[in-house]
Amino acid sequence: MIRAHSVESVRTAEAAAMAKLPEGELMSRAAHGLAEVAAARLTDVEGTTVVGLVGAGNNGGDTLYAIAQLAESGFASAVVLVPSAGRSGVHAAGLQAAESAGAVVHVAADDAQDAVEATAEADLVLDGIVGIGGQPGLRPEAARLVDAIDDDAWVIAVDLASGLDPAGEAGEDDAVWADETVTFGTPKPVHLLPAGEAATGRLTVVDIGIEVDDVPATVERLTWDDVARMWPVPDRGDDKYSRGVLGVVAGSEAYPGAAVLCSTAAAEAGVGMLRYVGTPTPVALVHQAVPEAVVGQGRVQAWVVGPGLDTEADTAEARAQLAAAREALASDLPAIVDAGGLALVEGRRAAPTVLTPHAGELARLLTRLESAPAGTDDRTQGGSGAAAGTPGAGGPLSGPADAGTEVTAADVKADPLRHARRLAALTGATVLLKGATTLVVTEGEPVRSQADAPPWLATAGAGDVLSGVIGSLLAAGLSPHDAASLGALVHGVSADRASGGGPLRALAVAHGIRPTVRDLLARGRSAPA
Ligand SMILES: NC(=O)C1=CN([C@@H]2O[C@H](COP(=O)(O)OP(=O)(O)OC[C@H]3O[C@@H](n4cnc5c(N)ncnc54)[C@H](O)[C@@H]3O)[C@@H](O)[C@H]2O)[C@@H](O)CC1
Ligand SMILES: Nc1ncnc2c1ncn2[C@@H]1O[C@H](COP(=O)(O)OP(=O)(O)O)[C@@H](O)[C@H]1O
Ligand SMILES: [K+]
Repeated sequence: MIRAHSVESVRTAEAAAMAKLPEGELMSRAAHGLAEVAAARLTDVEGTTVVGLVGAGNNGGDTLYAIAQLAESGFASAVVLVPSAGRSGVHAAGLQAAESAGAVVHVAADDAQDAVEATAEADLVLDGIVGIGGQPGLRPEAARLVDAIDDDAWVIAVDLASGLDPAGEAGEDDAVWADETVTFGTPKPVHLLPAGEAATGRLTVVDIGIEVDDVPATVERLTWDDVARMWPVPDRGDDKYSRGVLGVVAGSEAYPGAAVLCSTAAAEAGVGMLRYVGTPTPVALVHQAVPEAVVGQGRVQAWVVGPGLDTEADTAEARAQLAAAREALASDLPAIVDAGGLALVEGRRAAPTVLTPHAGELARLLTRLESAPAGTDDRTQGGSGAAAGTPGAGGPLSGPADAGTEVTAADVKADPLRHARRLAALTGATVLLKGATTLVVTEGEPVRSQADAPPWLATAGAGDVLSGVIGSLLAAGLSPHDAASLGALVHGVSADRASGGGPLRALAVAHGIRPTVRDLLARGRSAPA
């Protein structure tokens, strides 16, 4: 698992480490690690010239010492001092080290054109304008230099791409676009969140000896090695019931394929048993595609509610299916609610719940729930009255200051984390917000952020597959947070393997789940303890 820590936690851990070390030792370690990566990349890109863009803080200090090391190694090295105060505005000892090692110094405040030209000439640029002390955005003098970076230059962000919000909360267009980020001690939230991930590029963490293992993370990312640790593996004492029975209320006459995709994925994920509830066309298709499935209601350990569900259909069979969906939501069993099922969500469920909207669905759900008149929330699902709610918990759909205004998909895409948090607070559920980076938000837990899939996964039916995988994990007893994030990881890896760089169809992702899990489990068995 990759764990990212808040700026505050990093500063605390750095202070603790510094108290035990000679002065300047942490910066020296950071600069040394940075210079090693930079030297390797210069060799990779067959470059000779490196420029460090140096800001006023310690991020600039790291960069100056790294440039000193690169100059000593024989690379044509220069620094561009960004602050308006010029030489006196940067880390003094670092500047001295860089100059003594032979680096050429350009002062933007003295000769802006010269600074731009020096920046434009570099094969490799170290962005040391700001690090974790930075405000989002670039000041004009910095932006001018960043604009001058050659398109072919390899850009290494020092600690984080300058201009980004270190916390990864605020989106920022005005930032350095790095090929690679070399960070120190531990990743920062911005490296793993949608607001900063693309501008971060490849992430390398340099160990500088700060201790964060016992410090709670702000953002986490599951990796391949977590699968063997987390995936429910049956043992000799298990039977199909003890492994978990999943009920699937999905598909409709309008969207029968969703039932096939969801059920196929659940079977591929190795669910103990699958009960399918639907209307005649998807029932026939599920029978054919997933002979393992049992049709009709019965005892289950968890529910998938909603992929391909048509809440407007008005036939007797559709009404019966809808009643089953409402009953599942009103039950005290874990449920993952997707697509059509989201329209049935009225508020909090007491039972473990995963909601899996894409941006448009999240926007609609937030708008509807936040505009519900206060006091009308009976905390039941779909009005069956059967009741598994927690009346009054947190106040009915009360919540954020911006409650009651219409939320659009564009709002969600511009600030996905905040909106996912809003829905999690409102419903008490785990919210899995889909996208190139999938966010899994549960109140009181570090955000999980998964980015395992290629853009080819943006294809119809991919979400139905995801819901089947997550459902099988819920049925096996995983928490909503683990089921959603582990499901997203395996779904993304399966997509990546099935794509192999080319087009993808959702059914191929579903059929890839079984070999993907098998290989990731095998990897865990062969990994050193
Ligand atoms: N604290 C430590 O012991 C260590 C810190 N390290 C480095 O130190 C960095 C943090 O250093 P600082 O706290 O000095 O902060 P930064 O170097 O991130 O930047 C703070 C300075 O930049 C200016 N600034 C803020 N936002 C700006 C913007 N948008 N445009 C232009 N200038 C802006 C501020 O006025 C301030 O002078 C880390 O990111 C890391 O690179 C490493 O050397 C490891 C050890
Ligand atoms: N640009 C992207 N890169 C990688 N994965 C993506 C991208 N866009 C969407 N996805 C993933 O594709 C899936 C789409 O699901 P969804 O929108 O529910 O589709 P459907 O409803 O058609 O099944 C989700 O798992 C989502 O995270
Ligand atoms: K930086």
